[in-house]
Amino acid sequence: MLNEKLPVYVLTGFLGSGKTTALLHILKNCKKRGLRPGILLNELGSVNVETHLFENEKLVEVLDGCVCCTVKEDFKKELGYFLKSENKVDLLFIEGTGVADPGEIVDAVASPELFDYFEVCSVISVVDASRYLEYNSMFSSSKEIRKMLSGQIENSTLILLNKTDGISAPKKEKILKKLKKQTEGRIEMIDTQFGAADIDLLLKQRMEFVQTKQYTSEHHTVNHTFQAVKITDPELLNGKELERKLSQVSDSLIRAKGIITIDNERYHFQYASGSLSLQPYQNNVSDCIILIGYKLPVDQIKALFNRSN
Ligand SMILES: Nc1nc2c(ncn2[C@@H]2O[C@H](COP(=O)(O)OP(=O)(O)OP(=O)(O)O)[C@@H](O)[C@H]2O)c(=O)[nH]1
Repeated sequence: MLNEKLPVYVLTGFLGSGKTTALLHILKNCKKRGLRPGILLNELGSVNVETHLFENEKLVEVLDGCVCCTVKEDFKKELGYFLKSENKVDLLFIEGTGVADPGEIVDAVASPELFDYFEVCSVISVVDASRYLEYNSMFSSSKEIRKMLSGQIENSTLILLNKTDGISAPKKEKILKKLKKQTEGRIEMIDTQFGAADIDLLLKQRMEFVQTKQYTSEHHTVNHTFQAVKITDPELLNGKELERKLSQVSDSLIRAKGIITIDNERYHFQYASGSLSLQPYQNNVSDCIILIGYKLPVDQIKALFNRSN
């Protein structure tokens, strides 16, 4: 199943940082390699004024809200477009709005309904070098905007320090130092002008969706620091047991969700910011547990959630 998943790349970054410019560069280079790209564009407004830039592309637009929050369900539905045989693409690029939290986009792609069909390979964060320091001081008093800006950087797997054409070398060094500190040196950074980075670096797989099934003897070698791990047909657990098990991997766990059955009743569970909530569930997705995190201990997770008999 893993090989059949559609590779997904998420482009994130603040308003005007150069996401569309970087995407156009990527599309041009994908085509040179004979790859068929798909594009999902998200816009806050009800009209996208940039659609013309993507003429003749397999394009889906999600308008009037952010896929990371208000139009998350529309987004999941629209992704279905790329699963139809007539719309087949080799890889998919999702450009979030300038205020989107990419962690939430990854989270939506890693939902129980979509996990088997899509795999986020990388979250590319485009940072506007010409405005980075100014934005940090301009928004220093707004906790909400600061959180959004840091989420766009810290929830990425590759940073493009873009618009470096307009800044001095010492300013660029200062920004790189700050970004390195902010990301604890764990995210690769490339400095770019008009998003023109090496295509191999842009398409490198930096995140992995791992699937683990009970009774499997297959061993996954996990090379990627960010992963989503899906446990199909997990051990039967009640809410308290689930919470206890999740807390055992809380150091590396950012998010968990899934479908579980307790006393013959089915529930959709959500685990975020360390707390668990359960909602009755009536659709037909099979029981599963999905964990998203940083350097997840996959073997420990398998031992915790797979059925032992
Ligand atoms: N000088 C300079 N301008 C750039 C660079 N990259 C992009 N731009 C320009 O910056 C403007 C905004 O670029 P976009 O690619 O539309 O930015 P975006 O992040 O998609 O914008 P939103 O979707 O509105 O958030 C455009 O006029 C680009 O031509 C760069 O490296 N240097």
